[in-house]
Amino acid sequence: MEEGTAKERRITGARVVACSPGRNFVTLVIETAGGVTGIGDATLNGRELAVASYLQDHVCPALIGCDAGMIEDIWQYLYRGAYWRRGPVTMSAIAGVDTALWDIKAKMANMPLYQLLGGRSRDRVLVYGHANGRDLEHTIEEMQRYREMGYRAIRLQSGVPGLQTAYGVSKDSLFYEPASDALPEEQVWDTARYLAFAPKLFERAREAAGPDIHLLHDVHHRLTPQEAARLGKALEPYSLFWMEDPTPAENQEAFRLIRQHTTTPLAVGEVFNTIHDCRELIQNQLIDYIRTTVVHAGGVTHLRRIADLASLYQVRTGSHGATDLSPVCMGTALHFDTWVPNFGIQEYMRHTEETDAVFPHDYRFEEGALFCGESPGHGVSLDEKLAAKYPYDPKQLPVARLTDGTLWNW
Ligand SMILES: O=C(O)C(=O)C[C@H](O)[C@H](O)CO
Ligand SMILES: [Mg+2]
Repeated sequence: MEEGTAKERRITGARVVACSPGRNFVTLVIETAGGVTGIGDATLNGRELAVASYLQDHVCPALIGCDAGMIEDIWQYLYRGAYWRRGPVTMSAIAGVDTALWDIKAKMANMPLYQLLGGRSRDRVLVYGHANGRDLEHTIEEMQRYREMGYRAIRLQSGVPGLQTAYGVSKDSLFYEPASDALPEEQVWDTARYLAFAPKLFERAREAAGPDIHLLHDVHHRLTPQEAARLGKALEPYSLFWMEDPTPAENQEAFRLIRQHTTTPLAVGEVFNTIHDCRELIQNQLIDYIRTTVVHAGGVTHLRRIADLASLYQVRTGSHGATDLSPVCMGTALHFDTWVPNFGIQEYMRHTEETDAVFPHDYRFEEGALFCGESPGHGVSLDEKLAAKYPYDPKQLPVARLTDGTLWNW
């Protein structure tokens, strides 16, 4: 049975809302003749207006008159039909459309999205928090704060002695926001100092947390494969849940070297857009967790393909969930996580109160897990009146340079 009549499902409006309630978000709103509206996240941190224009100028006009129920066909139309396939801008735009259409379909079926995907595989979604501090002891204090909040899995990021900045360390420790200036801030990176420090952090953390807390760490693409192999080996005694993005992954083969040297689990994929970015990593079992998300990897339709491929190789999901992925993405991800059989963990960086007010949602955090709600659709809406009070505010991610000025991976 199709939800609604063909007449009711006709798309009558598609528009982009860019707003900045504490940080920038791009949201696509799709309206149907039957009065059901769906929304999708299309935020690409630091490149928001490129996606907004892609949608507004090239995609929205083509959606008018389409049947909102034909999610797969619309996905293929946008992917194949553009001729220029893949890439973060294209795939975030497709994700915005795809998410809004799943929202509409689930609302028309009067079901929470996870029911439409195949129903529950679990009753809660294990999440990890992002504890960070200016130095080792401050990071341990923050880790304890996260434990008190109920988290069972905690990613630790710390300032490194001798370096002014390190990835993942915020000015306000609970809300991490790296996109701070209209032009990229320049930061200095020193691999040797980091490699000398990171194992000490996790030795101390494991001692303080005991064996029952999952500890994670994000290397944020900053090592060479050989350096990553060394770090993975040095961290083995502290049993990490994962080491994330140890080296850039354009060359998927690079992970073979890391894999051959360490049993520390590896997680990759927050910057991936399609199944082709991770196909070799998965098929050669070079990673343990795939971090692709709803918003940057073509929406629910494409993420499901990636998860299904991963499941054949016992690779589990561990979707990106930083603050630059809007509550619309988080709500949708939680329905996906509730369904997906090979779920591993979900990142959960909290949004600010301002953001949450613009995107009312029915997911909630309790005892280290997130629970998606039971309302029809993905359970997240957009308060457009409130959003209008927060106009788009240009901000870009920082860049990193080595101590001699060489541009490095931020
Ligand atoms: O949350 C993470 O794992 C990140 O690496 C966050 C990224 O730096 C952030 O989403 C970039 O916009
Ligand atoms: Mg990361």
